[in-house]
Amino acid sequence: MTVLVDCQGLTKHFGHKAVLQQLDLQIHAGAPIALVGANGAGKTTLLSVLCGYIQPDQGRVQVLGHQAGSPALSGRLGALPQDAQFDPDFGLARQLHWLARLQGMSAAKSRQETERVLALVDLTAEAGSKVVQLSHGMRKRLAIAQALLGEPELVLLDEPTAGLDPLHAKALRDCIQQLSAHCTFVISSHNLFELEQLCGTVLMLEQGQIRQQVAQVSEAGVLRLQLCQENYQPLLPLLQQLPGLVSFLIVSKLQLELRYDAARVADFDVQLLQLLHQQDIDYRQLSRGPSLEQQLFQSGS
Ligand SMILES: Nc1ncnc2c1ncn2[C@@H]1O[C@H](COP(=O)(O)OP(=O)(O)OP(=O)(O)O)[C@@H](O)[C@H]1O
Repeated sequence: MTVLVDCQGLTKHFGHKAVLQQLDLQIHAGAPIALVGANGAGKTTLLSVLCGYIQPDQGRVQVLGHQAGSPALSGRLGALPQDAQFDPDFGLARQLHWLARLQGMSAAKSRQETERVLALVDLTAEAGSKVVQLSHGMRKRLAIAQALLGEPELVLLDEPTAGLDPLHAKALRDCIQQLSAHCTFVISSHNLFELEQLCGTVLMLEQGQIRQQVAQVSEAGVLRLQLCQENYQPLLPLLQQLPGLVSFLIVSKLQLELRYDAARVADFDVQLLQLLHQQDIDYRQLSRGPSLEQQLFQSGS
């Protein structure tokens, strides 16, 4: 597997405060990777070191085989910084075009890339607008477009959907999912629900180190069912008759957790949905596995 990031003994202080302490980390190419941690845990600091925006005090930081911050990473590493800034008085397309040119693209290729990334974040209609005319969420989308210029192999996104409306947040998640076929995303976010939908691996930053890696976000064989009303009692004996059911647990008033033999019954979820339909029982959500929140905070970490 291709190693995209390799940190060994990475240490960064701000004043007397050690934010990253002898941190070791390897990131491989593949499905999006989540970076989580409490406020002030050092997520932005870690991403900033990987981008070369700030220098570590100690340690080795290799990104795509180069030292972090190396000019060789231009166009190969994309980043959405937490507080990305643009010149407020210049047009969107003009700024993206200029950034693409800085990456070494020809004028024609820069135009093409500008159009592509603006379309990805649904800002084509605003291509000629000045940044000052954009809302906060639109500026965020522009910053994401900038991170995707040149089809980088690795993209670091710091709180990508914070401030986006639900529709554009979903569109961005879909976009990340599609682009993940050719590009590895590292996403720092406090939105565990979102990370759960997107990411294959979760890195938890705590006390300056990567404390926990949850290798698999979704676990086959476990479904969580969120119901709308408490009138589901007649469902319980019928659940026991579903082929492949191993056990079920009433987690809370409106939430059930079902364990099933995934090797034997691949379409257990479909059967469950059919049963709910037959019994006329409304549900709010059906999702796989223990939640990321449970894995991170209730598994004896
Ligand atoms: N330029 C700086 N000067 C001094 N201290 C800083 C600087 N940047 C970050 N810090 C401190 O480093 C620590 C880690 O900050 P960082 O922004 O990396 O955390 P974070 O995990 O991204 O937090 P959040 O989830 O709140 O965005 C915090 O205590 C912060 O106050």
